[in-house]
Amino acid sequence: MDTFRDKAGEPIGTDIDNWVASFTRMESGSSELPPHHPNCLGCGPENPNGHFLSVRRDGDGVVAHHQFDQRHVGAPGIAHGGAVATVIDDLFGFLLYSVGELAVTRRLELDYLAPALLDTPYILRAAVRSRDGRKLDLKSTMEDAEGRTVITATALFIVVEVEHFLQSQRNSRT
Ligand SMILES: CCCCCCCCCCCCCC(=O)SCCNC(=O)CCNC(=O)[C@H](O)C(C)(C)COP(=O)(O)OP(=O)(O)OC[C@H]1O[C@@H](n2cnc3c(N)ncnc32)[C@H](O)[C@@H]1OP(=O)(O)O
Repeated sequence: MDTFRDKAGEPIGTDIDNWVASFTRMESGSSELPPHHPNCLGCGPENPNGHFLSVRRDGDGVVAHHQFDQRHVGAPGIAHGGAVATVIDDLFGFLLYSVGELAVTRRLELDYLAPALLDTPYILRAAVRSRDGRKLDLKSTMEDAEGRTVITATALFIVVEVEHFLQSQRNSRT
């Protein structure tokens, strides 16, 4: 496993070191993809306030089956738009296992074509549309069990170095 160093060549902090080192490019094999972090709001298995998103590879893209629940209510019976955006943003993050590089969301755009209902099964898909240098153009859809499209989304992710996360950790007040 590589040792990650900052731009000055110094060994990086243990938390980020372990976090980054836990990622490996996954070209093929097991279709089930690991969470980004145990406490990730989208997919972390240890975050009681999270979505517990479970994602697997699907051809060149990724797929997830998901239900929103009472923790995600916006209007009665309907998932909050921000909760839906959280899940889609996180789903996009799983594409990075195939890209094989770290990246972060620069722009996220959702079209809410119909209400995302609570306790209702949805299938979400995402794929990389194109890449231009550090810019990843991503797309996603969320469909109901009858195949009706409820959400379409696009995102611009920017490939970053480990230093991006080190800097953020240094600047964080937590
Ligand atoms: C190995 C596998 C790993 C897998 C797991 C990973 C874990 C990840 C977990 C994921 C969890 C889920 C995800 C999350 O929650 S990620 C967390 C939420 N996101 C962030 O915190 C990101 C905050 N933003 C930044 O830090 C900076 O802005 C970044 C680093 C993104 C870019 O700042 P930087 O200074 O470096 O870049 P730049 O400003 O020169 O811009 C770069 C390029 O982009 C072009 N541009 C900009 N805006 C737009 C626009 N709207 N339309 C079209 N183009 C646009 C721009 O012109 C330029 O193009 P070009 O001039 O180069 O051609």
